[in-house]
Amino acid sequence: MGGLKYIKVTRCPSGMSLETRTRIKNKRYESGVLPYRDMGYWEQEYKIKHTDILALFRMTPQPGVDPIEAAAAIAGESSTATWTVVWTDLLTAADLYRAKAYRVARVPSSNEVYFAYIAYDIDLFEEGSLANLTASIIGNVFGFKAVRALRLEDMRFPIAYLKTFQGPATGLIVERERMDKFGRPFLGATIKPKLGLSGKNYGRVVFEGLKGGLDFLKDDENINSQPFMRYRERFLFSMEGVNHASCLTGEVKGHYLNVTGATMEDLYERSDLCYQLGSVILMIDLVIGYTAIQSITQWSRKHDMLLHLHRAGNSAYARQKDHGINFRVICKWMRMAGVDHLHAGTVVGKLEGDPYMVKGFYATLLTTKAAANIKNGLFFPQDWASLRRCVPVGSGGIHCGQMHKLITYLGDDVVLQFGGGTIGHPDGIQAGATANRVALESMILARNAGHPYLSEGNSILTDAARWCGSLRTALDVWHGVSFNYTSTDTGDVVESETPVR
Ligand SMILES: O=C(O)[C@H](O)COP(=O)(O)O
Ligand SMILES: [Mg+2]
Repeated sequence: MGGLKYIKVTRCPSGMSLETRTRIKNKRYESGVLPYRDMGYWEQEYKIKHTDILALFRMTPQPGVDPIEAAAAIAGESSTATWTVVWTDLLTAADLYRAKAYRVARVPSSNEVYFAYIAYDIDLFEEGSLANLTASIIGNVFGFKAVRALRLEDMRFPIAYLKTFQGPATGLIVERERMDKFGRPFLGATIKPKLGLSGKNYGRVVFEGLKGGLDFLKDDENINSQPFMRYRERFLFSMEGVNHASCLTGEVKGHYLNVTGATMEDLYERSDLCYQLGSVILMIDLVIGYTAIQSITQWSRKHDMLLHLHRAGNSAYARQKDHGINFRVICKWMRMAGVDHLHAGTVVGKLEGDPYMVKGFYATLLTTKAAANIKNGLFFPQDWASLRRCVPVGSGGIHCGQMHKLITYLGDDVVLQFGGGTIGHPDGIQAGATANRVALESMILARNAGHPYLSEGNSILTDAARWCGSLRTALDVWHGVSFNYTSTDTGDVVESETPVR
């Protein structure tokens, strides 16, 4: 990617003169319809306050709609405005509460898509509530007729606001201490088939995977309490597998028990059983919604349990470039909500994941202070205000033959999860788990000894396989498997600055 330049967004050169501003101020409270920009939702000279919440939208105005008016409309509809001037504005601190679009820039290589930067006063939002934040930021505004498509690309949260969220209760460092795993990625596997196993057979998969060398086994995102295996059976047999494998290996092990259910009462009942059975970790799916997630993060903190979040559902709105919510924003919200694990991409596996974008997601979950980095999609710097680090999870179509690439792209602070890549091993589940553990430890050993492990990855694995039949078989079966497709969600590359006008 060397030599390519990334967008440096500039302030729009047009804006309100003092004279226009005074005229608007006088006109502002006349009854009737005014363009949003004239209602005060566009303020080119706006001085960002360190307590402001900032949002960056990628917007496609309808043909003929002025991009600045569209940006002002987004600011208006996501804060205080409606389509006409209302006299009750006079009864509020409207100047303060109006969100301000302060910058609009054309997206590189497009004549119709723009970035709109908007600042929101902190008092527009209830403390510690994602439901309240999101009802504004991704609310009605996404259905606004004047805008053909809209995507929330990034947000910056001030320390004052972040301090009203709990963040991960356990976080990376304490998870390593509790699990007693250091200096390497955690290793896990998703049980397959996703649906249909009995409790007893399910528990056997948990046992074999953990006994073979994994740290975690995991429920899949769509297993809850179906007729073929109610949740109690799954939890009981899974925990039997965990305890048995821990005794035999002398290692701390876990299985993410998915407590997702139809109601909060179900979630609490299932979480209570996890706790009573002595599980170190439980799991929820993103589809349960922000309020339910925040409730379970509080429950997990109270019960000293790790909380794993599967991002099931995110690609329905996060993947397409022009409309929806960028996954980096979901990463921010979930770190604030306080989950300890979040699926964040593998680069090489079967699911969407441009390397630069995935790097940005991992940085969002793991840094204490992130600098802006357009290449990785981080439009704003973000100080995380001591919120603990959320462990990214790399899962979806990965196998041990990719170990050198996984470590290169994802680093050490990650859970690497191989579902098919454990349970599909021709010699069985234990053999699949052992192959992954040996591949991982050989690669870390080679890296720590100073070998260029990315370029020598295949030979490092082949050497290790001389002493490990399980790894040899796994490499023979999967070495040719790769998922090389063009990414949908990529960064914005430009040759030069592109101000609006
Ligand atoms: O939930 C997941 O991450 C996937 O189901 C993982 O399964 P795979 O490793 O077999 O792709
Ligand atoms: Mg899955």
